[in-house]
Amino acid sequence: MPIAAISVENLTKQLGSRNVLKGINLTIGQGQRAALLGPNGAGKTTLVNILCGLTSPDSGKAIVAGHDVVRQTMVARAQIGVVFQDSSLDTRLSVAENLEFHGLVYGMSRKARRAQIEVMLNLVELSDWRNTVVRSLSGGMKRRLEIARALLHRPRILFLDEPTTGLDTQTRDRIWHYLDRLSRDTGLTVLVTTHYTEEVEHFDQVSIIDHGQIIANGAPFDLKAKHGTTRLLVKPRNKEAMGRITGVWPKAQTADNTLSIPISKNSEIDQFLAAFGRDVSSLEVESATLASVFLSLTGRELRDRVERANEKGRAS
Ligand SMILES: Nc1ncnc2c1ncn2[C@@H]1O[C@H](COP(=O)(O)OP(=O)(O)OP(=O)(O)O)[C@@H](O)[C@H]1O
Repeated sequence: MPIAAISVENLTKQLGSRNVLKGINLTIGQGQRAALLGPNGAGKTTLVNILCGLTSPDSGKAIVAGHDVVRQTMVARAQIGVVFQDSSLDTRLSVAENLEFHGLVYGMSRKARRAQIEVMLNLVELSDWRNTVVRSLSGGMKRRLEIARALLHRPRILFLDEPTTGLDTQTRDRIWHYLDRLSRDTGLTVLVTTHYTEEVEHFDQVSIIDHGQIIANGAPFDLKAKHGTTRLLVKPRNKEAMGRITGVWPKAQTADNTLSIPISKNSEIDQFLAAFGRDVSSLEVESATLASVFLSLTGRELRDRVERANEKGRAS
């Protein structure tokens, strides 16, 4: 593992009567793209708020870019950029004015501000919108501007809390494209919180967080090899065929007339076809995903399919 950009030891935090973080240990190397993956309420935002110096932990230690976030909060803050879950842009100001203001707050010289605003507007493809008032931008453009603003003062670490919630697929892809390029070209460390498993499949490190605890941590490939489940997705020809298959494979789950059958080795596909080939109108093999890792670790879906469908609807 490269030198640590973020190092967290035994971090705990109680909010109200709830133990929101229950002893978090986490190390993220410099230049890594890392994700905190977990359902709503798992404690992701609370952990990011502590790492950004916005909330203090009850116990434990967090070092960000070599600085203790409790004892050296301001020095640590200068090294990080944050994109919060809820937009914090000034919607009455223009795109460029929002960036200018951020540069002033971070004590950047006029020359540095001017140069960096150009670089960032270019990166997020908002150069032609520099004089537009923020309230008239689309949701995706606002999010891109927030990323530009978070990066303006050249932080070494970028935190993004649910950066793509509510955005359409094309905008989400675009955002990941910028971040991948930055991380590759500048060695920026990126820590994202999300519950979209498919967005972090290509990350260097994924930490799965549930009920305030990290329950698994590693490269997506390793997590899937260790905890993931490969499934056969089978459409039976008719009700009788469905009954015959579920009689033999009681673990099969049914949704939309499709049976989802967990398998542990490839030879089970041949066994299945030998026994039920004639009962099946289509068959697909679904490789292990990070969603299946979460399911096998917790017995729960990471997020509700209905919720996802609603978000897609809102975004379009
Ligand atoms: N000020 C507070 N007082 C009491 N409980 C709180 C407070 N802030 C958050 N919580 C609770 O702490 C838990 C963790 O919240 P947190 O926002 O860190 O989760 P999360 O994983 O980021 O989820 P989400 O994506 O919904 O924000 C939640 O159950 C939340 O209701």
